[in-house]
Amino acid sequence: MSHLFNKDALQGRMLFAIPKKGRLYDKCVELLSGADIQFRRQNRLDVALVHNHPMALVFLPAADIPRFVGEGNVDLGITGQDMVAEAGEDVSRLVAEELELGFGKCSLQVQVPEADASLKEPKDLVGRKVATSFDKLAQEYFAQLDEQVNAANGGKEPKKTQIEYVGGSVEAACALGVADGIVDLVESGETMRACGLHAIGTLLASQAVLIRPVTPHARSNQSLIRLITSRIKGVIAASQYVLCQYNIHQNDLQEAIKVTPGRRAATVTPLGDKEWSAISAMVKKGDVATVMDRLGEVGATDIFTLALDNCRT
Ligand SMILES: Nc1ncnc2c1ncn2[C@@H]1O[C@H](COP(=O)(O)OP(=O)(O)OP(=O)(O)O)[C@@H](O)[C@H]1O
Ligand SMILES: O=P(O)(O)OC[C@H]1O[C@H](OP(=O)(O)OP(=O)(O)O)[C@H](O)[C@@H]1O
Ligand SMILES: [Mg+2]
Repeated sequence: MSHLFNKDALQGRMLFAIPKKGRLYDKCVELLSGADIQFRRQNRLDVALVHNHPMALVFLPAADIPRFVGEGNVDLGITGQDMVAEAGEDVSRLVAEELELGFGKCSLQVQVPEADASLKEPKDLVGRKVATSFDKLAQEYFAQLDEQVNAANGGKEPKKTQIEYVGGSVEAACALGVADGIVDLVESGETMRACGLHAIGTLLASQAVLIRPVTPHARSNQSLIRLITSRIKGVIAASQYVLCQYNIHQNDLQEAIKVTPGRRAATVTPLGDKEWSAISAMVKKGDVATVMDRLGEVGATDIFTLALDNCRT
């Protein structure tokens, strides 16, 4: 059997980079399954051949994926927008964001101990120590604050915030005396609160994204890249929308369609009773309850929604 790390095993295959572990991994595997990308990841192997397409999955640290995509080593990748930003301008200008995936949502925030009353806003950390895994973004952010604070001070005793890189468990840094504040990701806020920290500023909001090189590699199988991209878009749209159906009298049709305009347009089907039509339209999951309330108000009857398993838009 040829070894997967043998270059020949990957020859002619489209390469798709997936975070090898962590918060995004399970969601990515779910997405690949929804797009019918079939593979078996062998224990400890970071490459998996796809059985039903000339393609291979490469499992990489989320932080490395922007560079591999930007430099064209792989044709597609999934990572966080935070990772693309942290990779810096030299890399991010080579990376095109194809689609926001709607998971891995979090914000990169400045956090300080709640007990420290001297730290109320990010500027209060100027000249002090900040621990983070996002050292590039934190450097840029605090360099600007340093400048503002020093300018306001008339250039006397200029202060410089010290950014300390830590690889993980950043939230422990203040308690350990390593730093006065941290820059780290927050989703539910549970980690932050459990450590007696609170957020005093936000650097960016992030979610998982499908990315591709701005300039595709000459070897790339463009039609397969388009096919996979469109399948992933379908799975994501299906997870974000439901199909809403109802009956409506002709007199109320225009009002009802304003409530459910659909993605392109609502489907209007005549019923046996000529004064009535059946409508079906895609509705964002988060809007379903208010849309159904509004439809009731404009006279719709037999309103129901159907979950979408998969779709193409
Ligand atoms: N708590 C969270 N909620 C939502 N998304 C998150 C959260 N933490 C991280 N992410 C997203 O997932 C990406 C990868 O982070 P994650 O922590 O899973 O990877 P890692 O740090 O490489 O792995 P690990 O923490 O297991 O060492 C982040 O860049 C961010 O976009
Ligand atoms: O607001 P919350 O919902 O609590 O999520 C935020 C936490 O999630 C991430 O940590 P992760 O689990 O990846 O561990 P790590 O610190 O080892 O990266 C992040 O670094 C925070 O610590
Ligand atoms: Mg982590």
